[in-house]
Amino acid sequence: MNRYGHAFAAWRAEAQPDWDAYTRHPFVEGLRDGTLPQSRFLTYLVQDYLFLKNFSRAWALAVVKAGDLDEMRACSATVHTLLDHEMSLHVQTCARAGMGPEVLADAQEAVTNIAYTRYVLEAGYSGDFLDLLAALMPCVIGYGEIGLRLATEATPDTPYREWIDTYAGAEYQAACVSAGALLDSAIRKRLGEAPEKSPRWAALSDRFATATRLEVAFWELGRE
Ligand SMILES: Cc1ncc(C[n+]2csc(CCO)c2C)c(N)n1
Repeated sequence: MNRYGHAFAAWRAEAQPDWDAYTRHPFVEGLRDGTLPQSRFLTYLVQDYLFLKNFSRAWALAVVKAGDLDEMRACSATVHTLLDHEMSLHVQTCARAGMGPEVLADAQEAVTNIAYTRYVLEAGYSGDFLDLLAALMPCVIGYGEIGLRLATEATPDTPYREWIDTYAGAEYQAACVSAGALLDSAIRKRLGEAPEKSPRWAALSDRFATATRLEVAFWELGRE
């Protein structure tokens, strides 16, 4: 168990090499020491804006797939945060770099971006609430872990301090803890107290690992 819960800790351990490739990717290290070129960061931000749009849809699908009101509330709060806070942060950062809303509106989705968001949505369409949550978790909690590490390890003058502070901040960390708790509670309700013994465990862990590999590819899309 870590700060983000039991299932997350178990799946993270099962996906360890991919997890490290995601959270310690050269792109992340470039944010940490400030060597990431601004042009690559902006390419990432525009793609991430498109990503979040589809990711909001995936959390909305989680409202549909949820089993009770508490699960519905948790997922619907995430939809709200994404649409009204997270995405506006991207819009503001792009505007400061001279890219207006028309740049975001006209941007073409990179194929790795399509692969990732459609994989997550498909997990929800063809699977149940747990399939969808397993595909959603690497994204949410991975950034929390990256933010916490970079908050202490980043060079003091990195130009990416605002990005780091967003994900290291108390508000985002609380969202990650809630997401981990939602996952553990959803698993307990459906698979019981020894979920690792469930015949579904391996497939769920595999979904988590696949989404983690898609995060690795996402860092690389500035190089496509
Ligand atoms: C590729 C990519 N992966 C993860 C995140 C982080 N993230 C995705 S959704 C969300 C809010 C809660 O679900 C956060 C912080 C991102 N922005 N882009």
